[in-house]
Formats: sequence, C-alpha cells, structure tokens
Amino acid sequence: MDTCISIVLDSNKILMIYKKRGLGKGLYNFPGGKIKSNEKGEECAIRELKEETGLIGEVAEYIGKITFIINDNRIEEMGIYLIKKFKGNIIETDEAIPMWINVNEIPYDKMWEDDKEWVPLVLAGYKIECKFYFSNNWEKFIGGSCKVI
Ligand SMILES: Nc1nc2c([nH]c(=O)n2[C@H]2C[C@H](O)[C@@H](COP(=O)(O)OP(=O)(O)OP(=O)(O)O)O2)c(=O)[nH]1
Repeated sequence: MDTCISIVLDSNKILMIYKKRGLGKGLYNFPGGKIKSNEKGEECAIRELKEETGLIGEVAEYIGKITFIINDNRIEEMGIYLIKKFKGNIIETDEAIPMWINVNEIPYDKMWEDDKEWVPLVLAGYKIECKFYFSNNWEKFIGGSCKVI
C-alpha cells in the first residue's frame, strides 16, 4: 500500500478537507497521505488525520483499497480506513481546511472524479476493491470499477 485515506464518520456527518497544497490542491478530499516506511496503513490514517485536521483517531479499520493506474505504467495503491472513534476538535492547518459535511451533501463535482464511484459504496457499509485509470499524470480520469469484497 502506498497511500492511506481516512473516512471519519460522526452519525450523518463525514470529515472532509479542502486541500490547500500538494496533490489534489483545490479539491475536496478526505484526510490522507503517503504511508511511511515502517508504518501500517492504520497508523498512516491516524497520523494523517491528526496532521491535516487536528482530530485524534482512536481506531482505524481497513475497509478496502483502490488501485490507481497512472499513465498506464505507474501503480499506486490507496488503503481506505474507517474511523468512528476520535477525540479533539478540527483545526485548519497549512495543508488543509477541515470541515464536517452532511453525507448527503458531499461535493463530488469538486473532488477527484473517481470518488463518486466508490465513496457511496463505503457509506453504504461495503468493503471494496477498486481499480481506476488516470492519464496525464493524474489530470485525466479514464474510468474503472469497484467490486464489493
Ligand atoms: N479521494 C481520492 N484520494 C486520492 C486520489 N488519488 C490520490 O492520490 N488520493 C489521495 C491519496 C492520499 O491520501 C492523498 C495524496 O497525498 P499525498 O500525501 O501524496 O499528497 P501531498 O502532495 O499532499 O504529499 P505530502 O506533502 O502530504 O506528503 O490523496 C483519488 O483519486 N481520490
């Protein structure tokens, strides 16, 4: 696994970030980032959550993965982790503006294009494995699919 993403739920709200810099700048996403060497995906999910939003996650559960194929030759695997227990309050950082969004109001038109394919499955409680294709170094979304595991 190369990157992690944290799906943080608090009843009907989901934690999102507006990314101020780095990959996905200007898009809304969920907290996440690169998994460090010697780090487990679950640990990455909790560390990135703290770094990008200030929240302290208590338990992160693996709920699936996405394989991105970029430019037909680079593969990046992103583990998806569900966090329902956490402490603290959200705070803006240099990297991101965190916000709680109603699950019915997720701004899919301002997010990575693949997200509308897989986020609803996760919100419905499924564990998933997806494969998505991008070209132009992440600029163009080609397509892909998910299976429930
Ligand atoms: N929702 C969603 N997230 C994605 C997609 N592609 C993709 O890399 N991500 C996630 C994985 C990571 O959590 C995050 C990129 O994190 P990153 O850490 O590499 O980006 P960065 O440039 O901010 O790097 P860093 O300075 O934090 O290390 O975006 C996508 O298509 N959809």
